[in-house]
Amino acid sequence: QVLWNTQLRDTSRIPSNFSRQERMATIEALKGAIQIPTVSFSHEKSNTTALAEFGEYIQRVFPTVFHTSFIKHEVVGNYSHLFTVQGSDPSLQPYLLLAHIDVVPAPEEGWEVPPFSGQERDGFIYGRGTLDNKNSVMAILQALELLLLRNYTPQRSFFIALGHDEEISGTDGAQKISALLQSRGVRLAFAVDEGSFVVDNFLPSLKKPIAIIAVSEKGAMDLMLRVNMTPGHSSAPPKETTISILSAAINQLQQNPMPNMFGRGQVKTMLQQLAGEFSSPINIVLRNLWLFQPFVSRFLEKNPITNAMIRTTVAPTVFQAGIKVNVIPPVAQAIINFRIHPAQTVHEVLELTKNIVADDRVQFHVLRAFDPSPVSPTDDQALGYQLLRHTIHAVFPEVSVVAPGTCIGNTDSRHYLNLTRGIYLFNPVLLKPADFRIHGVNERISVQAYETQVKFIFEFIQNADMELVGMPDSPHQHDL
Ligand SMILES: CCCCCCCC/C=C\CCCCCCCC(=O)N[C@@H](CCCCN)C(=O)O
Ligand SMILES: [Zn+2]
Ligand SMILES: [Zn+2]
Repeated sequence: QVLWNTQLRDTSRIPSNFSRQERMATIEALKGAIQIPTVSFSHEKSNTTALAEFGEYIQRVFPTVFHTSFIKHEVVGNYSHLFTVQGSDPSLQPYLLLAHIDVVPAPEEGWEVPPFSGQERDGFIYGRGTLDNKNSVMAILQALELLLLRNYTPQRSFFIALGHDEEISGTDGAQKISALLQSRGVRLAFAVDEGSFVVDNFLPSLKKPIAIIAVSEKGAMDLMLRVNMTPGHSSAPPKETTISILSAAINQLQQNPMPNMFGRGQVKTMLQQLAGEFSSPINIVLRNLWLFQPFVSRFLEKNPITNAMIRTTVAPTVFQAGIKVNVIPPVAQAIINFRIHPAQTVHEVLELTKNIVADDRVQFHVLRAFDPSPVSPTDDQALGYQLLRHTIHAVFPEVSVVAPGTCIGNTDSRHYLNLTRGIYLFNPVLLKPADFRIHGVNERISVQAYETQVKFIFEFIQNADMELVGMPDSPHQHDL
């Protein structure tokens, strides 16, 4: 176990007590950020006016961050932001905090309040981006602003990278920032990004909230399936059309899920570490996975989120066919979005898919694909993981277990694998099942959860300056 010297190296700790005025300003700042519709629609289309406005907004709301001599601010790829916070001790390896300013579209239908209004109702701030991921953008800058106003000077250098195109690829933002840091010879101790939460009541019989730090993220593949045919008159149709052939192929994929990989990834370790958090008899089952693995594995398939953690998922998301009501369609095509389990590769999933469809009339075109990310270390020497764990216990006293997990989505962090192998995905926000509204309608964050997120980052930045007994300051073990 790492021993934590609770003293900072030579400065004294700044308590995370904020005045009523500061707390109100913190909430207003988040609401203002939600009101700027920084939507990424597609590779071709994003709201660049809003992205530019967002850059001006953060300068206005966080003046101290932008006017501190040891902080350098740069705009990268036109709308992304890189902050370099120079620490006083160059022997300490720097780290990186990540977040993104763009959001997915939010058609107004189904929303209780307009999605870009940032309105507060019953203790929640509503709006697109309140969880994904303007909460992190604003909380990081807010925590830093509050620290600076209390004359904080860091000892360990760190970077803050705010991408502007995470929801479409991250290639203009995160990828360029990463290349810039690499060109400057930067090597990171670790990076922290969105991707997991503190969850309460997530599974039946879980007694208390648990914190899951994702230490790997799934791979992805967008695969186009296409069927071509000679068009003709719909009054004398052939037995099968492009639409029916393609539908049958998709149906095959839905009826034959990718293999259950429970036991080959983070989930088994996660459940073993969480066993004590479940009431009886689940705790006994989880402590004896050698016997109950098949039962647990089937149980996990029943919940869409845990199912996504144990297998490659297959989601048909786009279907296009037909040119006129009385013409046999010449082309039918669909895009299937795969999320690849850490124990599989793009190549394996593509081969499995072809075997499942087993129809030569269906063509396969890989539009975009990448393998799952490597698993980041969680041992006693893993600085990023241990700092997160320590800060979680301090800020969320109701959480008794912190466990490693897998992120079922993708994040900008995968563009930073050239700079570190310690990538940790964790949003310090406590979520109940009713709040899992990322990309959905009525996305929201409670005022209390957001204030806690700011407090968490305020504490985390200071913890990164803490003297760790039993841990080398440069974590050579995890260098590339
Ligand atoms: C006992 C089990 C406890 C499980 C606790 C799980 C808690 C976390 C559950 C879900 C979190 C999901 C977070 C996903 C973040 C994904 C961010 C995102 O939307 N990324 C996009 C990127 C798109 C890139 C270009 N296509 C995506 O993945 O689609
Ligand atoms: Zn996100
Ligand atoms: Zn998202």
